[in-house]
Amino acid sequence: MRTAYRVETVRTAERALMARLPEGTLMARAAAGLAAACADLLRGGRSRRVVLLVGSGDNGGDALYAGARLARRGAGVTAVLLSPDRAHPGGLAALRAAGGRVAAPDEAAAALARADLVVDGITGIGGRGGLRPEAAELARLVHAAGTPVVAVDLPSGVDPDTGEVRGEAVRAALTVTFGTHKPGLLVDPAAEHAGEVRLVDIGLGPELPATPDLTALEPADVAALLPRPTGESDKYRRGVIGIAAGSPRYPGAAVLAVGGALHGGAGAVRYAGPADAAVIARYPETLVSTGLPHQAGRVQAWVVGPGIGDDPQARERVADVLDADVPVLVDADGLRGLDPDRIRARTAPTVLTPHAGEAAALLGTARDRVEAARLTAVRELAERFGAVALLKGSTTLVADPAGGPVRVNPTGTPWLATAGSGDVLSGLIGALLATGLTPLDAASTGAYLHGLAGSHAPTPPSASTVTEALPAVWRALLDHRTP
Ligand SMILES: NC(=O)C1=CN([C@@H]2O[C@H](COP(=O)(O)OP(=O)(O)OC[C@H]3O[C@@H](n4cnc5c(N)ncnc54)[C@H](OP(=O)(O)O)[C@@H]3O)[C@@H](O)[C@H]2O)[C@@H](O)CC1
Ligand SMILES: Nc1ncnc2c1ncn2[C@@H]1O[C@H](COP(=O)(O)OP(=O)(O)O)[C@@H](O)[C@H]1O
Ligand SMILES: [K+]
Repeated sequence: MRTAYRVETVRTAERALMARLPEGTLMARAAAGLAAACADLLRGGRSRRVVLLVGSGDNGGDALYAGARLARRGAGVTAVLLSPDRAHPGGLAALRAAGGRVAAPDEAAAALARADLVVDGITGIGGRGGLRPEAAELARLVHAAGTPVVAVDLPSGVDPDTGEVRGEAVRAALTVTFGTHKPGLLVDPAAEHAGEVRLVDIGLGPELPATPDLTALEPADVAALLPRPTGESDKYRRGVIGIAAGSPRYPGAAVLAVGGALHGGAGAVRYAGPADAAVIARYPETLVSTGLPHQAGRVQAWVVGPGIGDDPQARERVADVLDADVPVLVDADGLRGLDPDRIRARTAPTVLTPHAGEAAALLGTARDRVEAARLTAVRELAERFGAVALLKGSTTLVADPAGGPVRVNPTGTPWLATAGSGDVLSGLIGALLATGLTPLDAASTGAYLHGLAGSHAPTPPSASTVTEALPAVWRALLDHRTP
């Protein structure tokens, strides 16, 4: 499991570690890792020009010490100091001793025009709010120059804890982060500014608490969670998932949700609703019925919502499913006007899977506010509804109403933004729920599989080809191969 910790926790852990080590040890470890990553990009670091953007904190100190190492390996290094009288004194002395140059911000444009690599040491975990005007101007210049950027610890201008970006922020090709990931490195919009993220071990691990703020499943975690039939299994013991999706107007949503459910490891899929003919035509293995969901027979979990529309019959189907004493996933049309008290009063767990627009409606806010502050939104949804909330989009997040770490999905591709792919996801997660996974595990495992299938389907993928890619993704994970 990949983990990320908030700034406050990182600072506490750093203090504890620093107290046991000679002064400067951590910065030396950080700078060594940073310099090695830069040297990789410079392919040896000889006769190459590097510009350091140096703020007045320790983030600038890391950049200066790394710059000194690169200068000693033959690179031409120029440090642009945002506050010349407050730059890290030890780092500055090291850079000068190694033959590095120093420049003021008004010389930055000329230096950047000749640079092969930029090292962004303006702010790290000490950065707060949007970049101040002078720093923002530097970030704009770097972006305009198009030179590859290595960010020190975090891209300057992003919020380390929430992933929010207010105004201008540095866009890095690579971020070299120290000790642990920070939530902002894994959550958009900040994650998009971070580029590839490389973690440098500075010995912080033993000082960090057992419970992180954010986690991301890795292939071995998912492989361990995937349900596997055993010799004792039969189709009912494996779990039966019920799908209440589709309408005369949107029969395809039913077909796609059933398709996702057939690839979620359950023993059988029941379908209840008016798209029975379309479902059976595409998936003859489905057990179909046309009445209300509770008349369809026993299931271990329900999915309700994709393509059901917004008429009284749709409301009746949602109410019927919410009365069931089994885990329920509510998606798409099922989320319209959902009453938090009704969800909180349920006797079994509920999973909500909104995209940003649906989440905004549920929270009574604007879509762009949800997209700007995804972590806050997903936590608020889980808390308000007493449900596991999965917020879809450029970063998919899953929050548990009991609190604890939010899970960020590490797989996926923007190609998944294609009509109906959310319907596949809801069926897939529903089936995983029916097999007995906890709602948090079912939602995060489903998102993981769905994201990988999106990347493996032929480009450009459609919701149907994402479904078809699921078996290969399962197989690879069960075989412990990197899919
Ligand atoms: N502690 C450790 O063990 C280790 C820490 N390490 C490194 O230290 C980093 C943390 O260093 P830090 O605490 O000095 O803060 P840092 O990120 O440099 O930022 C503070 C500076 O930024 C400025 N500033 C703030 N907001 C701003 C804005 N919006 N726009 C513009 N400027 C802004 C602020 O200005 P001031 O408010 O003081 O005027 C101040 O000068 C950490 O990320 C890692 O790289 C590693 O060496 C490993 C060991
Ligand atoms: N920019 C993006 N990057 C990665 N995945 C995305 C992006 N936009 C959407 N997705 C994913 O695509 C799927 C779309 O689901 P949804 O919005 O419900 O669409 P639909 O209702 O058409 O099925 C979700 O899994 C979502 O996480
Ligand atoms: K930085």
